[in-house]
Amino acid sequence: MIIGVPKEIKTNENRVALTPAGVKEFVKRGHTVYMQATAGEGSGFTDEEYQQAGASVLPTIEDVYEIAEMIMKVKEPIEPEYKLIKKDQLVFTYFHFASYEPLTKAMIDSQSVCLAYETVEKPDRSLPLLVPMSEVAGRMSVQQGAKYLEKTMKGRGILLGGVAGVAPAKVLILGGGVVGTEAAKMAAGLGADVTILDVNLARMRYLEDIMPANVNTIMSNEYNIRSLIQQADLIVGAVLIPGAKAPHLITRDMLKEMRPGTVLVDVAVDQGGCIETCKPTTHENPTFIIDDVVHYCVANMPGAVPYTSTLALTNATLPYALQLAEKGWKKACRENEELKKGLNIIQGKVVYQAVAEAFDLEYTSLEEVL
Ligand SMILES: NC(=O)C1=CN([C@@H]2O[C@H](COP(=O)(O)OP(=O)(O)OC[C@H]3O[C@@H](n4cnc5c(N)ncnc54)[C@H](O)[C@@H]3O)[C@@H](O)[C@H]2O)C=CC1
Ligand SMILES: CC(=O)C(=O)O
Ligand SMILES: [Mg+2]
Repeated sequence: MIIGVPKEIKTNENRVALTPAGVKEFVKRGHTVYMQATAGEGSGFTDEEYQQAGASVLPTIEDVYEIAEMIMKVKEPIEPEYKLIKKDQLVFTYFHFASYEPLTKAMIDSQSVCLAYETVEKPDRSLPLLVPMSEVAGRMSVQQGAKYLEKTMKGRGILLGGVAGVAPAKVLILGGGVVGTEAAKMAAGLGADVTILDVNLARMRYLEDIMPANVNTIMSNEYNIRSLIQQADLIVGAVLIPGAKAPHLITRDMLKEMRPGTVLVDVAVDQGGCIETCKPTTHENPTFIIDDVVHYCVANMPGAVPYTSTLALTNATLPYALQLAEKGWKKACRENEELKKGLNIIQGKVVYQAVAEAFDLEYTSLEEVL
């Protein structure tokens, strides 16, 4: 198969979908890899390293899209990329369709095959291609939260861990999955008073067992959320209903019940956000303020630490990508239930129920297409 890896064009997105080690694995199996020039630069990989591993380097993004049967990317395609995607081309990347209708419509129109990292799913319902980036974003959410709690950053001016004789900050985490767990570990390690809200009792039992004493779990419902936000210093949004738009657990009117300088880090922003007032922001301009509450809503948080994130992401994606290259998307998805769940749009048909529901589009069952 011919694999193409374009350079990411989202602002401050420095990850790349393939490392030189990954190129070598494709080439060893007889596939051809085209890298866009400088695609790996932000993650510390030079064009020469890719060439030594067996890739060819093409000068422009147009060249890469033109030649490739499978495009491997990191972030969802953005507007200038829509027109580059070709009929029948396989695009393997994050899409987060349910949060953005124009992208969904553009990919339907492109007649391409869209296999979304974030909905590839294991039998235990875990999401192997989302997990590594959720680990990064969860850990980063507390780093960023601590920074924006500083007075000069418009936060309350509270130190997460407090000091002797002074109480630590209160950190509230909505959703105790991968992002929530990693955020809790970091916040707890810094000495904060941490509460995780979830709706899954089995998950909360597990968290109670493994977390240190300064982390507690509470059932997620409107009553508890309204009460806890009044005392919270940092709130991390980390809920997910796979493939679907995130539920708004914190609504506009609730901001008035928070203290001035409270910081909200809505990691779930890539699925539309679980805080109603969150709108996607960028690393260049990560925050905005509503009702004296600081909102941090960067939709590609791992992009800021590409040395870690590119390796973590490609460790997880490569085995799946190799199967796609070996067998073609149809056979690979027929034979691998995990990959099959990643199919969202196939040649104009929406085959992922939650995406069809998000925009009232016709849903086609996978069985009809595969
Ligand atoms: N902004 C960014 O750069 C990044 C964003 N993400 C996003 O973070 C979000 C969370 O991802 P993961 O932690 O991997 O998901 P996950 O599936 O591991 O965890 C989600 C948790 O939310 C819980 N939940 C569902 N409904 C809830 C409710 N009403 N109240 C409280 N909890 C509820 C679930 O029970 C589950 O434990 C996703 O939208 C993901 O795409 C992930 C990586 C990077
Ligand atoms: C998951 C995601 O959206 C990211 O890593 O940017
Ligand atoms: Mg406890």
